[in-house]
Amino acid sequence: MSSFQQRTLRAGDMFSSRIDFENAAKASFERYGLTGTLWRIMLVTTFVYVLLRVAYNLWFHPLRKVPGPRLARISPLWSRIGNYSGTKSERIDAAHKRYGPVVRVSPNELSFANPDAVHEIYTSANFGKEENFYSAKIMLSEIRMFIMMDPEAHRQRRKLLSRGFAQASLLEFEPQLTEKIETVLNQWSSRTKDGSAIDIYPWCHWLGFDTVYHLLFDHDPRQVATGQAHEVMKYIRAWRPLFTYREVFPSIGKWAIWLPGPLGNRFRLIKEWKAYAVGLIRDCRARGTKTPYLGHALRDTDAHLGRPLTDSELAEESMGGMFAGSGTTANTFVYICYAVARDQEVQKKLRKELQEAMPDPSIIPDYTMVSKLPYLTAVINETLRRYPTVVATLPRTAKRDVVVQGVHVPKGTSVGTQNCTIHRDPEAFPEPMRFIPERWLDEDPLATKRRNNAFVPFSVGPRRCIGINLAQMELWKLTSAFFRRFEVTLDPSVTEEGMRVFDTFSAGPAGSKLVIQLKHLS
Ligand code: HEM
Repeated sequence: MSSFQQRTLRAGDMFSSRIDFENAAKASFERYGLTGTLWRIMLVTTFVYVLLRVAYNLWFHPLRKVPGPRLARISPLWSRIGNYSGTKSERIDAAHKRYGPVVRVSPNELSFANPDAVHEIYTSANFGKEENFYSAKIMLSEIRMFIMMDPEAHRQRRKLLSRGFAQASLLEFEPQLTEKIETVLNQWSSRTKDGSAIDIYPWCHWLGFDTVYHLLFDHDPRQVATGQAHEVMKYIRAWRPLFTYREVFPSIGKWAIWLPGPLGNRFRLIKEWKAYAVGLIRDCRARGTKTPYLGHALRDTDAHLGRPLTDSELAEESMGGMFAGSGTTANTFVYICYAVARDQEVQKKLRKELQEAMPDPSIIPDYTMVSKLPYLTAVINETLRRYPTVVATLPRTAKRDVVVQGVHVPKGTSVGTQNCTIHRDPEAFPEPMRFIPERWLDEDPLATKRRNNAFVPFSVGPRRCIGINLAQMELWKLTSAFFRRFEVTLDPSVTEEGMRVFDTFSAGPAGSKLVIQLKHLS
């Protein structure tokens, strides 16, 4: 098929009726000097092609016997519809309830609901990251660790960068984190002294960003100290929706920068962000910055490339770190606060444990101490389960023919699981939609085994989260200090819709705010 026919076919997808399509096609053919019989032939060819495709997907495709919504079986449109309303994972979860544990969510994509499938897929060398989905998460031009397809290239890059997030490095960084938590709690305290409510959402994002930025670059952006957003925050906001567009139009990054208006602006902001990040890396080189992250990443060799990373490569790795390391932890804390504030019984139990462990309400505790508190841990785990900030499918492609959960998966098929469904497995988590921290205190061996198997907020296998130690240290320290210092109630303005998990790749509350009232405890 000629490129002209292909263009016409793509245009055809956008028309709701055949008449519109015919008229438009006729007009464009006339513009190109093609009239009469020729345009009719091309139109019929296109129509027949679409029909054949649909027939193939429905009756001849190797996945034809796997159940799923009819539209999903013939077109990727079904799965894409949820992208724009932040409801993709909920739609897939509803499809599992209707069609069973294995659902065809796109002509060539399967979603699995059984927790065992998580381990079968994500720890196996038979699967690699799905190219279209992960390439769309490029920053500007470099293939950074998160989007690497080649396992060996990824292994070596991860080896180079992971020391920055090792537990030993984080224990060294802990005093700086303590100071930031102290600062943010003092800010909230002074701003609510007269009884006013406070929206903690931006503060949580500032704290998350200040922390990861300080850890990586040995520089404190001081957002929580000043109450002012750092310039990078606007870049992060601009980047978030772009990967949804890139998934549909992979080449958009090449030309959208020239578009006028908001879409073009977003791409221009990413270019600015890159320039900022390159400047930051150059500055760190000049200063001889020796954080556990840059100490190695600036000088050591990436064994796969056989050379150290360039400023451009390291800049894009750092942009990824700024994004992945701030919003995820921030939104998790926002949901901890929401879930605990709306259940006063949970809050009382948590407070009792904290008061016994920390007699002084103004203390910011050591991570080692609070990480052992059972009810605190139950509350945080229950939040990561019920409100996972990576909630959607992490798609993988089968590198060869394999069997997953008894289903034959041909080479080239996309497969995945999503925490929105796995974390609601009713055998592991009875009454899954309820927030019940006590479930984590049940020590029955079978219950414990099932829970552990179905609890994967940071994923598993070689591509699991690299920042888990940092996220845990932040969450345990902040949650314990916060609920020891304050009694928390939700402001009447908080609604379920505002707190709905809005699912882009990393999820957060749909309303992007959480307004609460605070009372000082003694
Ligand atoms: C509550 C907080 C967090 C959650 C729930 C979370 C979750 C995840 C998940 C599920 C993945 C796997 C993604 C995939 O396979 O596509 C991932 C990967 C990753 N996370 Fe996190 N994350 C959190 C915090 C952090 C922090 C603080 C950092 C620090 C920079 C970070 C950096 C990364 C990176 C770089 C990857 C890619 C790892 C690789 O491809 O080898 N995350 N995270």
